[in-house]
Amino acid sequence: MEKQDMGAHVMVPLQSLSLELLNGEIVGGYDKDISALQEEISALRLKQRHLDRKRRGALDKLIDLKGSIRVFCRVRPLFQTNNLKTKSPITVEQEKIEVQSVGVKKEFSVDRVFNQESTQEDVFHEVKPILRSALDGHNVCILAYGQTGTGKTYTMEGTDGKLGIVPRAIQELFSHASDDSSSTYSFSISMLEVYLGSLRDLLAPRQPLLRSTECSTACHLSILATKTGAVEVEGLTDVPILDLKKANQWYCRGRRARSTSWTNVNDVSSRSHCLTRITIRRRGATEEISKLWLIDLGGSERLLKTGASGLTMDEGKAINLSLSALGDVIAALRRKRSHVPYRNSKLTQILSDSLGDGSKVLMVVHISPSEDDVGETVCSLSFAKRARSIESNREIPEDLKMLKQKRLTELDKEINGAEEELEHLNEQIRKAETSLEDKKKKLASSVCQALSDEKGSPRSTLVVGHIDATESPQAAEKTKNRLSHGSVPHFMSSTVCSRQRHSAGSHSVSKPRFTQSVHRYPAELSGNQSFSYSSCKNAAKVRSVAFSSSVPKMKCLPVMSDQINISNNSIDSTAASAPRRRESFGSRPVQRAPLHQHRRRMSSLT
Ligand SMILES: Nc1ncnc2c1ncn2[C@@H]1O[C@H](COP(=O)(O)OP(=O)(O)OP(=O)(O)O)[C@@H](O)[C@H]1O
Repeated sequence: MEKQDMGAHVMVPLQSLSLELLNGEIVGGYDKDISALQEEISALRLKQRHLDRKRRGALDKLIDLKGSIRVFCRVRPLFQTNNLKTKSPITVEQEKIEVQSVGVKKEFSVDRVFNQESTQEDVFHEVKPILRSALDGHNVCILAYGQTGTGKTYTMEGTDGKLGIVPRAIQELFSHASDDSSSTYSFSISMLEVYLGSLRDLLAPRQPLLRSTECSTACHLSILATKTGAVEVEGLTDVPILDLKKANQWYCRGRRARSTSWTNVNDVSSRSHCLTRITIRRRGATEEISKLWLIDLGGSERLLKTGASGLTMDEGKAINLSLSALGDVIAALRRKRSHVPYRNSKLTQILSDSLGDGSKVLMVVHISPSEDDVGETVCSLSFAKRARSIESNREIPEDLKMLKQKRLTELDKEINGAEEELEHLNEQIRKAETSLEDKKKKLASSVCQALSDEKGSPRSTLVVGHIDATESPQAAEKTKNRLSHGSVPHFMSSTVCSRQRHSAGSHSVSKPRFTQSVHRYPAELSGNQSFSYSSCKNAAKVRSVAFSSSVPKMKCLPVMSDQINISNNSIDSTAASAPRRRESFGSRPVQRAPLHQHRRRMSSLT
């Protein structure tokens, strides 16, 4: 290990600091309070982790029971341009749609139907649980499928004041990240479109010299699969998003870059599949990375009906081909087939690690209520049926269905209970952390105050305990035991001389600990928890004690916010990165080890 050169500074955890004046008064004796609070916070955090595991387990079971591929159906309101005289061929129930087509009644089951009156909030309410899965580390795909002009973009993007799933999901991710004190999250965004069978990076830096019909290199991205089965799009722009505002700005930029054109059916018809990927990195007890895909698929359409020709016709064909490949993949997954035909389209290749095992898929199939679109409606609902054909409720006997419903309710309760408890715990942790911070500040300022009051009065002793927040619980426990038994390593024990002086002074603290003398210079409070004595010239007589003699040379190291940097003539809790003059504390041989090594050695003693 590289030898560390030691200057004249020592770092001491702020919470372990108290000052013994020679009149016996102990200033800043918050040590016990502080360690009690730290213990309380660790216990709460342990409970928080346990509850979070319980909640995640219940959510996984719930989603598996409901089906890891879920299909919703949303019916678009009728337009003025639709034939309003004829009766709509569609009737809907909570989980069922009936379509009257050429005199035949067809029935389709889905997991949830949103009728013409359903709002964006209603839809998002049902989407929310799957977002929790993404935050818990699962890859998640939310896809909007349907005929051109039935509201896919409306559902995913929304309009001003009627935000769709994507902006709401982004908002939800940030809101959850700020509420969850058990983990830290970071997010990044990528957007691409699958256009005419190739991939376009929608967030790539703009290339002003290119005309809109020309493609930059960002148009020819290739898909890579790693050994672990993860899929990456080579060269795809991935932008870290630090806050909601930035996230929305990037999302709007990607939306604007999307290819749209006019068709007979929709003035601004999307001519591609638009994929938004949010990468979620969650750091808690372990680190988890997951992908949330939010996909606005191109419109499924009969090419003649859309009046397509030339390029628009090619776009339509490409969209239909990849939708059919997507249908095949979902059907194979549903049937648990050993071969899943991911390679049949770019769309399914990109999604191959987010549609299969361990992933959650939600497809919102959009339909029109108009008689004119009944043929398309039947096609879209047949696609939905194929996607959920195996696990649909209709194939489950009535008694099993009831059992399933009962279990779902139980799991729902379990999740809600765990979430309520977690909220309560988070609040308790926040309070405990605030009071810990207060105590640390009080300790710092009372020590500082006492030192400044003591100017010119008899010498005082700065007492430093070794309960360090950065130590492992086991090490902290060992340290605590050692402190309570008054045992310190040999190299830190007091000298005969210092013991004599100590007993000659007033009462010592009840459990004598690691003791450091401080030059009593006039104090200057230089910030919240920062006080510096460096500028004081009139040093009082230095009281020699064990610490000073056993740590003769210390180097100034960067200081954490809850540490005080003690030098032979300074105490400073601010980050001190500038090298300071090296000074010797005493006559003992130089011990070249930084304080954290001393601490480790101390804490390893039983
Ligand atoms: N539920 C709804 N409530 C109100 N307006 C809607 C709804 N669904 C769709 N619309 C409106 O219908 C029009 C077409 O919708 P949208 O562009 O979202 O369709 P699309 O399925 O994305 O079409 P394409 O596949 O051609 O891109 C838009 O003006 C949209 O605002």
